[in-house]
Amino acid sequence: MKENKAAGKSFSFSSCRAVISSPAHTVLRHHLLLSIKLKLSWSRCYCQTPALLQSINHKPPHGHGINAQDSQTELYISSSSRWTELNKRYQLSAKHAPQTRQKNRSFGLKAPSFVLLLTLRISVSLRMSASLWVWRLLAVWTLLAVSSSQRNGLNAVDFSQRFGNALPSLSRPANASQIFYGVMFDAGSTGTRIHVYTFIQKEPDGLPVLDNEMFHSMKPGLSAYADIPEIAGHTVRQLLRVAKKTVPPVEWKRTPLVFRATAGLRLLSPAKAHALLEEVQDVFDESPFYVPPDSVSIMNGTNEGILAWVTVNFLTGRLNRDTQKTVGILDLGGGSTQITFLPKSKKTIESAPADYIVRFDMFNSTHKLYTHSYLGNGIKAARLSALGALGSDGLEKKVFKTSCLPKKHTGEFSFGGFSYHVSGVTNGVTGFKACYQEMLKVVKGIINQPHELKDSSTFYAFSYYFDHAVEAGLIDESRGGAVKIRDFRKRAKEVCNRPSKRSQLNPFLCMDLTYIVCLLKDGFGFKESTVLQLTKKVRNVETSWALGAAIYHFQKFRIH
Ligand SMILES: Nc1ccn([C@@H]2O[C@H](COP(=O)(O)OP(=O)(O)O)[C@@H](O)[C@H]2O)c(=O)n1
Repeated sequence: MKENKAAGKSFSFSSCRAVISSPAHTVLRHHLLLSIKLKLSWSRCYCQTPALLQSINHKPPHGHGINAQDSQTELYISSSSRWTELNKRYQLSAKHAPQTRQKNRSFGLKAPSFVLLLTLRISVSLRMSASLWVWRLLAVWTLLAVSSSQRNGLNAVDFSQRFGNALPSLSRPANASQIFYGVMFDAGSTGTRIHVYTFIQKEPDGLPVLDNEMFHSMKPGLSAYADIPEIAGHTVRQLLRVAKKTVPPVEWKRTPLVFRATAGLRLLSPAKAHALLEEVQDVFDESPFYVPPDSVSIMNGTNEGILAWVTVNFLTGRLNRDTQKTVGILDLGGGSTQITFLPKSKKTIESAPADYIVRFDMFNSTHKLYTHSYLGNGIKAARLSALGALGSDGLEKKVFKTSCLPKKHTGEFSFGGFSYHVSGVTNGVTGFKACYQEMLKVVKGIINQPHELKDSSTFYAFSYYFDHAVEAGLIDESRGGAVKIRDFRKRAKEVCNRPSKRSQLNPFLCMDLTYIVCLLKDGFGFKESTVLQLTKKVRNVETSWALGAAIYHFQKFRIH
């Protein structure tokens, strides 16, 4: 019983009362869920929510952003069924039980809440006395909650202790003895993603290895639900299904859930961002997983840059060797863009703004990294900036014109829950040169130029750098590849000056490619001959800050 309490699963009359008197929106949310459970159609539940319908109808890029209801999702998830076999070999001692945060909600809330709604529905339809039904319900609820709290009596594991100073490496050892999991949510401005990592600890003090990653994403980003935060909770709940299918049920109580939001939520008002985070926290608290303290938050840009650098250097096997041989990273999101590298020249450190140089402790040594996240310089935010649409109101009546779109083009695009009408300039100049001048306004005087980028250096670039290089036909989607900045410029020029089928498919390709060239050359100050290594996955793991964040969470290395 003591263990159950420590895991925040104790049930009391007062917590039951608190739930019953909870705000109307909570009841509404459970009502929606109940409707789904009762297999009412999506359109009946959510037809008033265009953003959600958009997410349902969205065609995912590169086969990743599959809607959780899509049958492909099931196939993707089912490839993880080997957990049962792995789990047989897994033994963790109970002494690793962590200090779990006390939840203000009882475990097993979801099932009783369905009972509540079902009961209320029946009581209304049978015209029975409401108070009689509430008392009956309390009894049923108490029984259900107590029984579910007894069923789930496992203790969670503190991973920060288990990892110690060990550096995980990526491999598939034959005789794995201990398997554990970590779940990381990446809530970006253009989508929400879940990464379920499987680690294996062969020896208690040895190196854990990253065995597997399950990845899934949903669009649009949570900021699109700023005015309907309940839907954000629903998105996270959908994605949690991947964790439930990947992690064996016996491991749920010791598998940590961590949620980090980036530019999308940074760009919202604190009150709206808070409401979204609260919804996510509620979903986490209802879940059967381990919810560590500070599991739901907005990550700062510095950490976003450093953790992506950790991911890439870890996956390419550079972290545990000579750190002077690390590679830099370039991440281009929808709302923000990050650059991180280990400076080789003193001049870079001396001439950089003070907060761009960050000390970072890992494996008993301190590294000085150059890192910065530019909020508002993500590719979608840059579109808005160039169009002069940032912060604009009366959007329904406005048409934003740009020389980056084909002359006769009229259309719209959505970002952060808003739709913008756009068109080409019918009587003005269009093409690469004119477009470049528009994009220059978004980077000039805003992006710092680190001294040493004028020399040759190795950078890995991913996210929208990768997506647009694929779209422009510069790299193969499955293999990625090395691309010179000069190649990006040449292709941008072709796309802008000679509209083709490709630009008909994506009228924004000229604008986006031009922005990429402008950001790299006139923003960061790279030479045209600089080669970027464009990568979506390294050794089948997503290149993003998420793995770095999982390692950070487990290792507790210091960023200061
Ligand atoms: N694991 C991930 C995460 C993001 N991405 C891509 O990164 C781009 C945008 O990232 P984002 O919406 O998180 O951007 P920010 O909100 O951080 O600016 C999209 O192209 C995503 O598909 C990815 O390829 N793999």
